Amino acid sequence: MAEGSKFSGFIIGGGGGGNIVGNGFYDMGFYRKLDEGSNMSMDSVGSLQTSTCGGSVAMSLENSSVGSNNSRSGILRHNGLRLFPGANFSVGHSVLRPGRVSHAMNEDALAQTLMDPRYSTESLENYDEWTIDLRKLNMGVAFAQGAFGKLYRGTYDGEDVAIKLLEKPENDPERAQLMEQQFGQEVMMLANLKHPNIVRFIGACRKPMVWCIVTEYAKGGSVRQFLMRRQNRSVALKLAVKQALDIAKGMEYVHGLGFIHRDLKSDNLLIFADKSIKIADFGVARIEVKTEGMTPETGTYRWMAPEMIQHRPYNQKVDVYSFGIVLWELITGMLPFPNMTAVQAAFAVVNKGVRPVIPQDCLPALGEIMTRCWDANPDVRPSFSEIIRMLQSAQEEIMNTVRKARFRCCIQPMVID
Ligand SMILES: Nc1ncnc2c1ncn2[C@@H]1O[C@H](COP(=O)(O)OP(=O)(O)OP(=O)(O)O)[C@@H](O)[C@H]1O
Repeated sequence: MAEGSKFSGFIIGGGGGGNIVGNGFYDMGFYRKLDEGSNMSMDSVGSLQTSTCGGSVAMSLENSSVGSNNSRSGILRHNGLRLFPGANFSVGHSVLRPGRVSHAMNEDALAQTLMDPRYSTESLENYDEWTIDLRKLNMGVAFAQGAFGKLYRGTYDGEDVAIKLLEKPENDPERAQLMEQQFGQEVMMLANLKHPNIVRFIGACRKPMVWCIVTEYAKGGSVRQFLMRRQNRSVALKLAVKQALDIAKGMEYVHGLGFIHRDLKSDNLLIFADKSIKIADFGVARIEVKTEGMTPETGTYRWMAPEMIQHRPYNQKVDVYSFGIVLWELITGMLPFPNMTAVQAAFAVVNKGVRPVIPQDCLPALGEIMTRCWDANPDVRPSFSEIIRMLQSAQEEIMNTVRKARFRCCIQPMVID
């Protein structure tokens, strides 16, 4: 791997975990902590090293406790906030996002700072019409921790919403700039994306020390949380294909506008009450640069295309690769590369061409979609329009099989007197 040494220095995320609190929508359960605790690095020829002391890269690996969204505590106004202690965390924080946000302010203070009328609301520049009216916002409990910010439940003008709060780091201008860039990026993307399979943007607010992004709230949480609550049992094939189609349709729209998501993974796919899926987290999405490709890496290793891991130029096809991994997750119900750390998975994908194992009983048409999506050569990967066609034909095949089976059951043996 020519550019393997560039692995050096990236913090993947922090540890931590939380208890699961059921939201009453899907089963409750406890999630096993994956314990990806060793430090690793890849040297310039791409070999994987574990390290316990200086010299090698210190990567704090993916944190892995996942809970579900909490709905037991009521929605609270900013006075006298009560926050739920067991916030949940996603399986893999994205590379190059600021590590786990360590808040200088505690959760109450952070939320109160947002709501405090003494701190003036700043301009969202070109997106001022999206500035929320804080009088209509009721802050609820914290329910998830991303690499970039903390998620709270709440209501806006009576509607259930998710509120992402980002605390501006006071003594770290570099980090503040990165977070500011991601905040601006996410607002810009969300304001421009309107599709049934993209999470709906409600608005944002910028104060001197805290920024917030408000979106519609997904009652079912993320696909990863959902699969974990099911203890990695897959869902019914028909539903899995329907959900894969939702994602592909959302992504076809995103690509049609010339954007790349760059962090498509089951943590960023939200399940709504009708079981439909919407794509979220556009904090690292970018406009595709056609001429020379794009080099800054982002995303999360388990779902990341090899060219992105290797810092080679890349295009929209990195999202197709990630989609192939997500499709495998939907079909199998499992975490990709479950017996490897994220860094080991990245190494195996790049240097050994390893991919998730397609189960023997998988519908061949679906297996073919996965294999094409995660091809090492981005040009061989299909577009999302093609993926939609392939999934629709797989859906037809599944329906026909079900119809035939039902028909066979219904035929009564003829009685001849
Ligand atoms: N609208 C929503 N409704 C319900 N849950 C949500 C919503 N938005 C985000 N979440 C949950 O919060 C988690 C973190 O959110 P998000 O990905 O936006 O944060 P982030 O800081 O950008 O994190 P990361 O870099 O880890 O992806 C998601 O994985 C998902 O489980």
